[in-house]
Amino acid sequence: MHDVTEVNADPRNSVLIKAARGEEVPYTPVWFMRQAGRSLPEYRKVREGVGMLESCRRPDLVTEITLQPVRRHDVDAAIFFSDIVVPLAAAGVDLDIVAGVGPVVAQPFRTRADLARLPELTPDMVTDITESVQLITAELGGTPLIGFAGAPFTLASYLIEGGPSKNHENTKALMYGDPQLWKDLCARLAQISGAFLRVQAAAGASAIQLFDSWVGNLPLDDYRRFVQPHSRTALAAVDDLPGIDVPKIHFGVGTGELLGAMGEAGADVVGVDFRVSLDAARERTGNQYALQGNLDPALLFAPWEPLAARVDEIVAAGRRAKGHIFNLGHGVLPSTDPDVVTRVVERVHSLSAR
Ligand SMILES: Cc1c2[nH]c(c1CCC(=O)O)Cc1[nH]c(c(CCC(=O)O)c1C)Cc1[nH]c(c(CCC(=O)O)c1C)Cc1[nH]c(c(C)c1CCC(=O)O)C2
Repeated sequence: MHDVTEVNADPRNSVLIKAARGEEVPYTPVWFMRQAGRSLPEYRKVREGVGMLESCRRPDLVTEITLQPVRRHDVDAAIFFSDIVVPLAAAGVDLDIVAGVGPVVAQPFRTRADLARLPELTPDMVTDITESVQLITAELGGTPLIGFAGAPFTLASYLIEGGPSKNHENTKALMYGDPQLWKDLCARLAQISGAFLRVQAAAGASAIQLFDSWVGNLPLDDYRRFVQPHSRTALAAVDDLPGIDVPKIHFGVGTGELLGAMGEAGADVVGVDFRVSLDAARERTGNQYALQGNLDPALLFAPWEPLAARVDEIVAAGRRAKGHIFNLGHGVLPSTDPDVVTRVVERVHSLSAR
């Protein structure tokens, strides 16, 4: 269907980048959040004995792991192998990524004094990221690399809670209880997040995605007041790179009520989770953005017939949108059969985009 080995092809003219811009494409491009990682035996093999954070800072490993799902599944984009907390660690925050748990912060952030532990991120703190992106894009040829960062709210949640959280109670207590400290913390996080995106775009990433995974826990008014300005700053960080124009994807989980506001934060593509249909998402955002999504990752465990029917429905709904990038509604679950993922890619590619 498409040739990933085409060395001279320009990723800026790839099907995925065109779809992100709402341009005509021959078929619907597809990639998967968490396409790299534990669902792949080749990933588990190269990660043996190497900690998660360490693996994100070794350009040889980052390159290999980023390319693995592209080779195996023939997806239309690579996503940079890293984690949303990598720039925080690079800026000096004492944290770890614990297997089966997620990011854990040694000393949670709760007071104004804690801001001193969060310096701005400068490119010299992440020269390895520049190197990794350059190595990956040299290998990818015409296939685009998506760079990413965590959005200020989701990063703040990990810093304030000290780790993963169901209810985000400490985060909300700080947000509502000390709005000025919340604002100052998020302004710093927007700088860090934006700088991380900017480094990746400058080094050759063809698109970027801002993950605000947990912001669906806020009502719309509070999103607009406490979050949107900071996410806008992070997304805008890639706007003024000379000669570089990367489409911007903005995604969160359970964000059905926030989709319009997340688009307004400066996105070209709004990521939709599996709780809202693409038709509803298109209506809620006034068909102003390309959409990305939204197969339920759990459906990859269902028999092929209902799975294929749902894939077809999503591609059909995508045809009614300004543009569509097929993806899951959240990341690939670690116990997913990778052959099913490959089969979904083949199915999406077999259907025409219009
Ligand atoms: C919230 C969030 C995090 N990290 C990320 C998000 C936003 C996306 C989302 O909503 O899922 C983003 C992320 N993390 C990782 C990627 C890599 C690229 C890809 O999507 O293929 C991306 C895009 C690698 C990873 N990040 C992590 C792993 C698993 C670690 C391992 O393989 O040992 C991977 C491959 C660890 C991590 N890091 C985080 C979590 C929740 C976990 C999972 C904990 C676990 O279940 O073990 C924080």
